[in-house]
Amino acid sequence: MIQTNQLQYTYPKGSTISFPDFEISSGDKLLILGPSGCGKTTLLHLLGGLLPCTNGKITINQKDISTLKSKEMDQFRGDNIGIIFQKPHFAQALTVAENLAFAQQAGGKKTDKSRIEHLLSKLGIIKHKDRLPQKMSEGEKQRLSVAMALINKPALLLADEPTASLDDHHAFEVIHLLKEIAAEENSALVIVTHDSRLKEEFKDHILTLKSI
Ligand SMILES: Nc1ncnc2c1ncn2[C@@H]1O[C@H](COP(=O)(O)OP(=O)(O)OP(=O)(O)O)[C@@H](O)[C@H]1O
Repeated sequence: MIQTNQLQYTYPKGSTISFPDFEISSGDKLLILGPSGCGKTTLLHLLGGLLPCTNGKITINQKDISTLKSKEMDQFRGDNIGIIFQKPHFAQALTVAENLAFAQQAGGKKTDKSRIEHLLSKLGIIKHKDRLPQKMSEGEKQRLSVAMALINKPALLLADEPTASLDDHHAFEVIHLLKEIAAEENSALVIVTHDSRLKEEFKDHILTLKSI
């Protein structure tokens, strides 16, 4: 489903970071663990096609994404990739359901109310459907960002530090939900984090990055 090969990124100021190769199949999961500043967010942005890799190759669903032009990448991402960012982004003037409908349209899909309601129920935030995101707690906003990432049934789900600032109970709850929904939808799940509490949840599906 996704494979990386000799991936490198050079920042505008000139420092280069190299990443180990890895491969994940559909429905499989990988925890990318490493200390602050080791390049986790950079790697996630490369995998999501938000940054172009300087060297090497990322293949997603048999497509080498480094060959895609910016607009083609946007289209490819809309069709194949869901991203849960460290800080959620919502349209504040739209309700929760409208945000999700907007994400469906942005992904070139028609509004599918039953998909929206299914995800909101699954994530335990259906009561917020017709409310504005700013009325939600931080934990609920995080669940909404999970729904936003999953709305178009991505083959690849990327999550950047989804448990940062959550206590043990909520951290494991979010991880269980991500694993459950990814497995249910046969999405490959990649989480980047410094949160070593998650090791026990991923056991032999862990890639450790070293400090640079
Ligand atoms: N635009 C940039 N220009 C130069 N260096 C950068 C840039 N963005 C990030 N870096 C550096 O590259 C390294 C990796 O950054 P990155 O944000 O990917 O790390 P991270 O592992 O996600 O860190 P954290 O866990 O603290 O979010 C860091 O040393 C950072 O200072």
